[in-house]
Amino acid sequence: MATRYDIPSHIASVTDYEPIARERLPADAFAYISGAAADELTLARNRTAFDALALKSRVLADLRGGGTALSLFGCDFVHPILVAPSGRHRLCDPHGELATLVGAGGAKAGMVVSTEADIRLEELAAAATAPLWFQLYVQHDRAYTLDVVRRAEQAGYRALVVTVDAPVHGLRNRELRAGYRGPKLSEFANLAGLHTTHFAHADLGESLMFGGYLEAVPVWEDIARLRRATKLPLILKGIMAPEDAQRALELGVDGIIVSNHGGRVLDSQPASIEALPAVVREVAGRVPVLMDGGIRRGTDVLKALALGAAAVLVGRPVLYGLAVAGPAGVAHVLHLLRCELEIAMVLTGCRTLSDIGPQVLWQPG
Ligand SMILES: Cc1cc2nc3c(=O)[nH]c(=O)nc-3n(C[C@H](O)[C@H](O)[C@H](O)COP(=O)(O)O)c2cc1C
Ligand SMILES: CCCCCCC(=O)C(=O)O
Repeated sequence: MATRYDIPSHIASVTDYEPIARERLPADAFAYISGAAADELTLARNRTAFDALALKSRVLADLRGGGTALSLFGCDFVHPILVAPSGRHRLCDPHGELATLVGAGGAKAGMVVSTEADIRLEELAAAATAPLWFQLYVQHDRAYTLDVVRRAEQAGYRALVVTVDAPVHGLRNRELRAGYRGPKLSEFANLAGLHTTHFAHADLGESLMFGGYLEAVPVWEDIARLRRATKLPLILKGIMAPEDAQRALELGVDGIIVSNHGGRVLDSQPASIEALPAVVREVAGRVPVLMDGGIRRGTDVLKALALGAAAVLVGRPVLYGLAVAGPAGVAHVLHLLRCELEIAMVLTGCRTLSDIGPQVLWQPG
């Protein structure tokens, strides 16, 4: 008899999970997870940009003794594929992020826990078997925000990932059409007791953004303050412009994640993989640059590493795996990506991650 956590036997690749998740999840929850901002141009472009990159196969290389291990911000990983931060895992599994954690641990993948997780960050840290990083949304109440940072430090999180690309919620048209309603901020497990004062709301004839809401959204000074406030490695997530990468480095950040938030905030941005090379050039090896957005194949991981990413994060596929088969689904998604990456490395003549460079990309002519 099939159980809730059985992996459907016909699943051959990560993308096979999505249609099954669509069948199993309520329509509004699926819209929240799968959807993006406005016309979802960036969501689509995150995929088409990967597809447009071709690989150059190499033959007969002796690759014995190779592997995919790496070290990042003091954490050792056996492969460069991490779980991206995302909120509300209980929509997919009754055990929420605890189930994701078990799956990530099984696949020996690092995981970034979202501020908007359904389980308290302390409970997750206590259950972790692999390094955990904490994703921070700077709240309007800065003292409360600092308290969350202290909790993450005390719980043993190994890095702080500050998401900087969402000072305001994206225009989630698909969510609206499906009738999705998220919880209030203070209803999230990690934000209990938070008082929110500024909502993005405008009566007819009033300004939405310029009538008070911006008084409390994070600015560069907040990053400077966080830098002074914590000894944890500080990583900014959501950088697309080289100018912003430069500013982040001046403030002493330890890492950058090139990301357009899976197309969920500002529509009409380029794909993350398109933005990656210029950021990597600007950073010039001073700190690790990671990326996310559109990773669905091991070949995508290889392409991202070829363009200078140290590691990648995966968002929606992990949630689809969780919705379909709980921890086993999460582990399977991550395992498939890792296996596909290893096969792609062998076929492009790369023994270790440091062998992966622009030479694996097909250059016309
Ligand atoms: C349902 C969902 C919730 C998300 N929640 C967060 C979040 O709480 N914090 C954050 O920094 N990014 C969040 N993201 C963005 C992801 O971290 C990541 O940038 C994006 O999903 C990568 O694109 P992909 O889904 O194509 O892999 C969320 C993404 C999804 C799909
Ligand atoms: C104003 C910040 C909204 C972020 C919402 C959570 C998230 O990151 C996502 O759904 O994506």
